Amino acid sequence: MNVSIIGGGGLVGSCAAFALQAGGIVREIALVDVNQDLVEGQALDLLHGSSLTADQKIYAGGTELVKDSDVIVITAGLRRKPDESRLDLINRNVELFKNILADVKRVGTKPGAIVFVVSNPVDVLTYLAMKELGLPPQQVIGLGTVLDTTRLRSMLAARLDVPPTQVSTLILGEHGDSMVPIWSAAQVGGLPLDKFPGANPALIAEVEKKTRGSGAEVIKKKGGAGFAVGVSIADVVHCIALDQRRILPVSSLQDGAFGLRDVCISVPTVMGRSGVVQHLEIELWPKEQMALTQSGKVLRETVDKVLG
Ligand SMILES: NC(=O)C1=CN([C@@H]2O[C@H](COP(=O)(O)OP(=O)(O)OC[C@H]3O[C@@H](n4cnc5c(N)ncnc54)[C@H](O)[C@@H]3O)[C@@H](O)[C@H]2O)C=CC1
Ligand SMILES: CC(=O)C(=O)O
Repeated sequence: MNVSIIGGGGLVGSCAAFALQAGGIVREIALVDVNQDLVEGQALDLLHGSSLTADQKIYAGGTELVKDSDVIVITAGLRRKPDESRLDLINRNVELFKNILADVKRVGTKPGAIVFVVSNPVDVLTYLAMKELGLPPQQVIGLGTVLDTTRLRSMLAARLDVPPTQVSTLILGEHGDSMVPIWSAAQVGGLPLDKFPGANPALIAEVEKKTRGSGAEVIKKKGGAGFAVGVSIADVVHCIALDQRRILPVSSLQDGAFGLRDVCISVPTVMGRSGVVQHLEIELWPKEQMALTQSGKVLRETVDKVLG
């Protein structure tokens, strides 16, 4: 499995590369960035530790590297400011992103390669990538609400004082202001969250609020998210590499699940070596379904406004 990261010199790209190196599953990690010195420095820094990790090849170079990749991760782009929504970024990131897609198209991709968008606003840019690259929709995904979901699980675990891997909660919808926590399906160690000792509506509301604001909080305090998004990206890449068929809330083109159509948004998605294997639909609480419908509408309207 050969993975390239466009934007690999930046915070998100380099943290993803480090998580992939530590994971030891992928064989080659190629970093691509317009900032040559920075990306060469990141690749060197990773390479220097490689005798202590796994037998991987790690290197930097230009966009031509993506033609040999099984997964092309795109993290290139501008960061939002703390007071800016992810959708506000669209005006600043669309042109830059279109140029990257044109470069990828010019170089060409391997048959079956997966394009994995992380740059924000991720759902809109995933849709743009799917349209511009002309790849089958199952091969184009976005990180979607994978990061929001791990933030929610991790912070809930800390508040309940339980191991984070025992918390099973999910966020669907937009990676943005209209994200939808699915409390109807929340469990801790297989037990319903609402019956779990210590869990109560006030605590749940507090963790939800913190999760919604956590991207902005991290940007304010350290400039941008790195570690959590890095491990989130690696988790999705590993699921693809090992054809694990795990259910992940990645963003992808919808064709009817939860009533969502012609929009890239997060729903429970079975992911494997070929990309999206299946979207799974479950019955939600009516208020969750309404919020998910609204989230799809927000994204559809943005796509119409920006892409025409
Ligand atoms: N989907 C998600 O959950 C998350 C998405 N993000 C998004 O990821 C993106 C990157 O964030 P950071 O890494 O913090 O920013 P950064 O500024 O640290 O890195 C961006 C990198 O992209 C490079 N770049 C710019 N134009 C390029 C081009 N045409 N080709 C190749 N490389 C290019 C820059 O040189 C820079 O190294 C932002 O859009 C941010 O909003 C960040 C965190 C979470
Ligand atoms: C930047 C961003 O999207 C986040 O940290 O959630």
